[in-house]
Amino acid sequence: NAAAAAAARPVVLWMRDPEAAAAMARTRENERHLPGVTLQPGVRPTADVADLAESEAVLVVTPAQTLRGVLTALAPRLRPDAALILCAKGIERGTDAFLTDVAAEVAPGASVAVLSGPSFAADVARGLPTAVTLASRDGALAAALAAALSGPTFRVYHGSDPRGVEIGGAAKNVLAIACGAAIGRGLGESARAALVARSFAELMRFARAWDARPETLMGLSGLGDLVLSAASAQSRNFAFGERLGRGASLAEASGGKLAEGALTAQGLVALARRRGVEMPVAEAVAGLLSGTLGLDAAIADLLGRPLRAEI
Ligand SMILES: NC(=O)c1ccc[n+]([C@@H]2O[C@H](COP(=O)([O-])OP(=O)(O)OC[C@H]3O[C@@H](n4cnc5c(N)ncnc54)[C@H](O)[C@@H]3O)[C@@H](O)[C@H]2O)c1
Ligand SMILES: O=P(O)(O)OC[C@H](O)CO
Repeated sequence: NAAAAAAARPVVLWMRDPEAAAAMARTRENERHLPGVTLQPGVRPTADVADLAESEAVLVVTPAQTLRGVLTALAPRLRPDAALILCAKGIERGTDAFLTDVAAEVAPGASVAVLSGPSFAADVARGLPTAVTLASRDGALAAALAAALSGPTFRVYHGSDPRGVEIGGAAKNVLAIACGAAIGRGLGESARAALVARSFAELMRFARAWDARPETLMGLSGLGDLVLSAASAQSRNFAFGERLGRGASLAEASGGKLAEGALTAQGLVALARRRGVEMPVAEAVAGLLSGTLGLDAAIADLLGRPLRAEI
C-alpha cells in the first residue's frame, strides 16, 4: 500500500491462496491482517505468480522461515534484473543462515536489498509517520529503491550495509522477548531500560563480529527497532515474552501470532558463539525457549554475572 501510495505506482500483491486473492480484489481490504485499511487503487491482488513477471522490484514479506521456499518458487518467474527486497526479520533455522545469504543461494546474481526498521504494518498501512532503512551492497540501487518507496508519511533512508540492517531486524526480535518477559514477570521499568541498553551492547558486539558496520546498528534498523519492539505491547515478540513472564507455556505464549524471535533465538546464539561474541540476554532467551532454563534462573543468571567495565 505504501509503495502504491508513493507514486500512484501499479503494485502486484501476490499471495499463495487464490480465494484470499479473489476476496481481497473484491473487498479491497485485507480483512484478516489489516481490517479497516482500504487498498490503494494501484494495488492488484493475485495468486498467479506469472503476474509478477514484469515487476522491477519485489518486496518479499513472508515469514523468515519461508523465505527459501518462497524465493525458490518465485525467482525463476521474475525478470532477471528484478531487485529482491527482503522484508522478513530472522535467521534461517537449521542452517543458521542470514536471509541475504539464503537469497544469494536461491537466486544467484539477483540484486538483493534489505528493508527493515521500526514499523508496525498497521501503522504504515494507516499512513502514520514511519521511517525505515533500505540497504543494498549496491548503494545506488538502495538510493533508487528508497526514493521509489518513500511517500509523505513513509520515509525510507538508504544505506550500503545490508548485513547490519538484517542483523538489527533479526536480533531485536529475540531481545524484545527478553524485555517482554521482564515486564510480564513484574521486574519493572528500570529493568526494561537496563535490558534495552545491555541488549543494544550485544547487538553492537554481534554486528562487529559479523562484518557489519556498528553505526548501522545505531540507526533505525538497530536501535530504532529495538526500542519499538521492547517498549510496545503491540510487538508480537514483546507480547510473546510478556506472556511467558506471566507464566504461560511456550505453546500458549504466541497467542497464535508470528513471533519471529522465538524461531531465531537459537540461530542468533549459534552465530554469536561461532565468533566468540558474548550475548547473555540472547542466551537467556534461547535457554528459556529450549526449556533448559527457567525464567527465575535466567533472571538470577543475568543479575549474578560478574561486574565489569560497561564499555
Ligand atoms: N507485521 C509487521 O508489523 C511487520 C513489520 C516489519 C517487518 N515484519 C516482518 O515481515 C515478516 C512477515 O510478517 P507478517 O507480520 O506479515 O506475518 P504474518 O504472519 O502476519 O503474515 C505472513 C503472511 O505470509 C503468508 N505466508 C506464510 N507462508 C507463506 C508461503 N510459504 N508462501 C506465501 N505466503 C506465505 C501468510 O499466509 C501470511 O499472509 C516477518 O519476518 C516480520 O518480522 C512484519
Ligand atoms: O510485531 P513484531 O514484534 O513482529 O514487530 C513488528 C516489526 O518488526 C516492528 O518493527
